[in-house]
Amino acid sequence: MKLLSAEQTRAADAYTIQGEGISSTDLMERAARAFAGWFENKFQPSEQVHIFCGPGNNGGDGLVVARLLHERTYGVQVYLVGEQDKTSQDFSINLKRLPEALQPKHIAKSADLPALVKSSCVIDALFGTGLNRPVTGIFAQVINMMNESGATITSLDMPSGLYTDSQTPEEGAIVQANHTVSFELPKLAFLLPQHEQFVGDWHVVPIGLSQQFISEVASDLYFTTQQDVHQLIRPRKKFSHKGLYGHALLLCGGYGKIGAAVLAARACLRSGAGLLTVQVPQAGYTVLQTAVPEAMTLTDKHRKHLSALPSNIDTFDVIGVGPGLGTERVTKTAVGQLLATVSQPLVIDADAINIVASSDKLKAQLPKGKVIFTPHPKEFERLVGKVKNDYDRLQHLREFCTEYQCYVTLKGSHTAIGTPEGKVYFNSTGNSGLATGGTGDVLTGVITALVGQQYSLEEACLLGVYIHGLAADLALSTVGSIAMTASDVIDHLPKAFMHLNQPMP
Ligand SMILES: NC(=O)C1=CN([C@@H]2O[C@H](COP(=O)(O)OP(=O)(O)OC[C@H]3O[C@@H](n4cnc5c(N)ncnc54)[C@H](O)[C@@H]3O)[C@@H](O)[C@H]2O)[C@@H](O)CC1
Ligand SMILES: Nc1ncnc2c1ncn2[C@@H]1O[C@H](COP(=O)(O)OP(=O)(O)O)[C@@H](O)[C@H]1O
Ligand SMILES: [K+]
Repeated sequence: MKLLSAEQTRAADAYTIQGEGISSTDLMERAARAFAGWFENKFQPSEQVHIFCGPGNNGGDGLVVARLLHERTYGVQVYLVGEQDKTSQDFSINLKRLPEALQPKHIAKSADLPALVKSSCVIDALFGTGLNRPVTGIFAQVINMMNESGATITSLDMPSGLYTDSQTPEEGAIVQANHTVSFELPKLAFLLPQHEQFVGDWHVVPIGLSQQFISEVASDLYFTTQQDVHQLIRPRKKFSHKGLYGHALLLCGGYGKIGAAVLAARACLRSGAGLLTVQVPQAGYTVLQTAVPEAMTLTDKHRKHLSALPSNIDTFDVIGVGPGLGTERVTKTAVGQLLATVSQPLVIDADAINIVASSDKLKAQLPKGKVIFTPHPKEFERLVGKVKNDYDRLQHLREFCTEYQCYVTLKGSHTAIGTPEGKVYFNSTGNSGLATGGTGDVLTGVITALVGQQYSLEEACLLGVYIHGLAADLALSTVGSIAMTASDVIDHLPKAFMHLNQPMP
């Protein structure tokens, strides 16, 4: 699905209102109803709910939510924050519709601030997508008071004070929500690690925004859903044979890190590779043959490190390189040779990324349209230089992918996949159980297998990252997030593929 900017969200709003011939208050009612539906499932009517409303339509939504929750027997206290002379039209209409029993309190100065306690239940409806400057003054005081109270805060559409799609200036106060309930589509800000403390758990509720508008609007930001990847996966044909599913080569493992090769190899085989050859240094031969009997093993002439490419390198359909490799001089030379000579697609991870990053000459040799890099944020910085914040990182991602005409899966909680056209796809699966050594090696194996099966490089990134996260999500119910290991992720790849191979409900 696409991600829209604040401006595009406003346009989607206007298009829907016009297309359906409804009023903007009708859409506000719909949005508030969707929010209240979520809220009712989460919080008991015995709660006293404190709703803080700003002057715009976000505050307007808050007023409608107040009315709806009052009808549903919640105790509600409404606070109108700031001067009341510049409120939006829909805010004013809904203020008039507020039942008499709900006498709002005004907060214009510090003396008006209420005393919230830890057990308070708060709805933050100060600002949404219309925020156009950092929050200061009385609004900031309200936000600081909410944050310091320790109350359970649910933000309506956006945590107030947080910019929807650009870096929030440092001087602005921002609500630290426990939950953020947003409309129709997730917002870019929700997907960035630097915003975790503000956004909390986020949820999206549908409000019937025009699907036509959303499908036609130009956006190069996407959020990968199960439906998106379900369309990509290709079931096997009855008369197919192993030759049709690619012969993958993995150049992985060094002394003390042969396990990385084992993990990548097992993941590659569990992701449908027709044939797999793994080249390891001599020290890894017995390990590989024992741990992964399905893989063919080539041994490097070096005892501890990769030092040369296999002589039959042309026979492979895809080459995955990097996990556990080390950055010895001999290995650097071999990676240089790989970039300069091979014509197959390459999946470049870990130390192979570090080697490429260390040399502008190697970067210049990257074959166009043939490379997938799978860096974690540190490795990415080695490639592009220090980044200032998560938006800057995204900008670098786009620029690197377009300059080198490559794909990058920038790993993290919502792994961001950059393409040579400058598109970015955020992944929706995975959990903190993946924050453990070796899970990146698994991802290299998965993506290498998919490229070998003739998925396009973009498809292999989208599908591979999604499946890898889904396997971890499925592993949660048996091993939980604390005990999860990279091997658990491999063990759940079969379930993940089966899950995706089923018809969508
Ligand atoms: N398309 C959608 O998704 C829908 C959005 N709706 C709601 O409408 C909201 C957007 O409403 P608006 O465009 O009125 O914007 P907001 O209500 O987010 O804020 C705009 C108001 O706040 C003022 N303001 C902005 N930054 C400020 C600051 N730092 N300090 C003090 N005042 C500031 C502006 O001058 C304006 O009066 C959404 O977040 C959502 O809650 C719904 O009502 C309907 C459907
Ligand atoms: N908190 C998290 N939530 C979801 N996924 C995570 C989280 N932390 C790490 N991951 C995923 O785990 C993998 C870690 O890869 P990497 O850092 O290369 O590990 P290693 O090099 O040890 O194999 C990536 O796919 C990343 O997206
Ligand atoms: K809000």
